[in-house]
Amino acid sequence: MPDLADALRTIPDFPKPGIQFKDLTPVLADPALFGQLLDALAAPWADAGVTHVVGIESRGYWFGAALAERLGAGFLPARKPGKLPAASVRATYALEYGEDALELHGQDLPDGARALVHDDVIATGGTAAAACELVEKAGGTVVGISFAVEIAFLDGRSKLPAGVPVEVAIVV
Ligand SMILES: O=P(O)(O)OC[C@H]1O[C@H](OP(=O)(O)OP(=O)(O)O)[C@H](O)[C@@H]1O
Ligand SMILES: Nc1ncnc2[nH]cnc12
Repeated sequence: MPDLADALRTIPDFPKPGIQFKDLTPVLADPALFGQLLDALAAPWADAGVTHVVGIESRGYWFGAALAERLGAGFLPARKPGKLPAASVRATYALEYGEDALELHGQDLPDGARALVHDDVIATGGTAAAACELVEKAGGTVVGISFAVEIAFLDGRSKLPAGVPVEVAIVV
């Protein structure tokens, strides 16, 4: 079976000097690897009662919407500022290489929603922490956080809400 970790491509000095960029596009491009990664992402949450997956713009959409479908859950996009058309909740955060904000259509997260936050990569953890804040602001509960790749030395987990389960398919 092709190996997921081997398919991950590392691009040095992208998008800035000193960043080792973890590129998942080879996984997306290969149907067997794509399915293998979705299996790995979905398995830990099969019995978690997830009602909605919140995927983070933009690479969190690559696997997030498909993951939602596999879990029988809805999908909500957390978008960069000014992209969502309806009333939104907002959270700001710092990146490994910059600063940004995320917004969410809070009205689409019903009372009692059990949200799984998903992104492709956790680096410093600020992006995913902001997405968790969005879910809480919208009145939902974060029941888990899911990543395709964790860059372990950056210790992004320390920024995530305490006590919320985190599952990762590939740790580098
Ligand atoms: O853990 P952090 O240090 O917060 O970084 C992780 C985030 O950085 C990347 O997104 P980016 O902002 O580059 O946007 P993109 O998905 O549109 O490429 C990645 O897709 C995560 O969302
Ligand atoms: N090193 C990295 N590779 C891919 N995505 C990232 N997002 C933040 N840091 C990253």
